[in-house]
Amino acid sequence: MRLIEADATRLDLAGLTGTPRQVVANLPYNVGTPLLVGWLRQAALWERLTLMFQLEVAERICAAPDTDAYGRLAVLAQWVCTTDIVLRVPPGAFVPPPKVWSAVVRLTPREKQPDPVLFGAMERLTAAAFGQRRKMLRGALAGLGGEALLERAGIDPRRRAETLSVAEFERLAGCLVS
Ligand SMILES: C[S@@+](CC[C@H](N)C(=O)[O-])C[C@H]1O[C@@H](n2cnc3c(N)ncnc32)[C@H](O)[C@@H]1O
Repeated sequence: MRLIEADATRLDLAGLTGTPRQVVANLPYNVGTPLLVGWLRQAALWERLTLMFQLEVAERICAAPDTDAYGRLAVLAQWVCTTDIVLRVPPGAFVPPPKVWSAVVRLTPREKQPDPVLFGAMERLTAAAFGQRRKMLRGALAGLGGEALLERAGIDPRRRAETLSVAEFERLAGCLVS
């Protein structure tokens, strides 16, 4: 075992070891989401990520469309990985007990991964779409092509972000880069 004292947000984690690589971590809650998004950007590098988050974040990662928890994190994570909550952990499991429940999420990268340009397009798309999630997509995506983009992807411009499946977001991201 090698102990590395470093800031995880600045560390080249994949550079530390060869394949197959797994990340197993009880993440600090304040940087859990940015760390996960960074690892999803290079999902092909990992065999699996097994990560503990606060339960609310775990539910957002694994959420289905048409639910309050469904958003940018669900689309990004489920686009490049299969995701499952494998364990819910009560506050009393820790000393001192935190105020919230925690959960372990297993993310298994899919065989086919998007290139960095497409991933970047998806990040911009989901940030805009869910940044104004109560708005119709033609308004929320106005800065990215709005109605014309949605029509090219065959998506009704009056729909709202939370009604779109991951596959529909993938179609939109493809139109954004083409
Ligand atoms: C939820 S605790 C988990 C601690 C330990 N791994 C365990 O499971 O008991 C998260 C740990 O990450 C550390 N931490 C916070 N921000 C960090 C960062 N940017 N880079 C590396 N470690 C960080 C915290 O100090 C804390 O010890």
